[in-house]
Amino acid sequence: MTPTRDTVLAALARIPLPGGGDLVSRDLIRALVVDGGQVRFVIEAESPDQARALEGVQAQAEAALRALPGISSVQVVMTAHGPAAPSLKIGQHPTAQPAGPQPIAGIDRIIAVGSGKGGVGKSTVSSNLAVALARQGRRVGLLDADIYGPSQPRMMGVSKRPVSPDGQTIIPLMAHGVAMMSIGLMLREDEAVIWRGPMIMGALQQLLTQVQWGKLDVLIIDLPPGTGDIQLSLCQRTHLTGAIIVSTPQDVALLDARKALDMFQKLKTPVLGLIENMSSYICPNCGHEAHIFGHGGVATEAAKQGLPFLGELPLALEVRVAGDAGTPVAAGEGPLAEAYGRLAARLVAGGMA
Ligand SMILES: Nc1ncnc2c1ncn2[C@@H]1O[C@H](COP(=O)(O)OP(=O)(O)OP(=O)(O)O)[C@@H](O)[C@H]1O
Repeated sequence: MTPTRDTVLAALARIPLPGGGDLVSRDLIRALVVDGGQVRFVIEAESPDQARALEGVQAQAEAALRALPGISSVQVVMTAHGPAAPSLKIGQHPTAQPAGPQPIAGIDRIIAVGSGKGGVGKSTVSSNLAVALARQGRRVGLLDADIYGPSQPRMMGVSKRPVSPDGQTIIPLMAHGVAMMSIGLMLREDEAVIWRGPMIMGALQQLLTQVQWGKLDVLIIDLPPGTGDIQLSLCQRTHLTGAIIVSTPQDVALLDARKALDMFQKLKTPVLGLIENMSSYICPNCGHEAHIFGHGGVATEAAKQGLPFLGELPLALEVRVAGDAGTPVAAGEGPLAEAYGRLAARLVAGGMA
């Protein structure tokens, strides 16, 4: 029998704490991941003293979980608030790495989602695609690499600073079945804007290699718009399965999308295909379909470039509202969730995710 989050939490709730309550009722469990038979989580004590007092509880928790049917490994890490808590500073110059794009241990595929210009819905597509893939049973990670305008914490509904159990690695947050990490969660608001190339490359390297992603079928990377340091550094140093380019149908967006295409081609990163976002608009009142930014431009461009056209996603108020509320529309039901479901199924069928 495969354990679930609920069976794990129920087992943890049976262990009494010194001073009353249990790990669950006193809200000390963080970053719980139940992945097949593997369980890992962090006990976040309120102080170093409490952490010491809870050492026995940590051992009991491990033993209780190992005794559950279907559990093959249990990893529990204790952290404490206060001066003794380790923290990981993001933002450093890159460390030496073998030449050429490197794979990341445990991650089978890495897909970068890019766009030529901002505001075409690249972050929206990344979060919804990640959620749709997770709903199809894939083990999915989402890395928000948009250093200057990280939007995944809002779109995925997470804002907590991720825990570093040892000062060396970070545990990603879980949202809607997706392991997610954003540079925005690790930085003060004013921090990144003054960084130059090497610091940005170092931060990206840390997010790729110091986050405990675990085993993933696919990691989706939400890139910043355009063709800058992050794109360059990612394509040169990380072995990517490929890139997906999001564009709206109008000519000006396509013009920029062509620049992104050109960059990926020059960097020898395979382009897996193009997606048309904000393709058509169905009036919620009368059902009339309008093409506010035109329609079909991206499919035509894909054909011209000899690249796959992966699909079109409508312009819909619910998409924006859901993104602002922290629950991507792909997590729900209805035609919009189905459109993302089809896109995810297509990537899975093609071996891309
Ligand atoms: N299909 C859609 N229907 C309605 N609103 C959408 C759609 N796609 C994106 N949006 C909205 O458009 C705005 C911009 O989207 P998003 O942040 O995903 O774009 P982006 O390309 O990642 O931009 P940037 O790179 O500048 O962050 C957001 O408010 C988002 O909710």
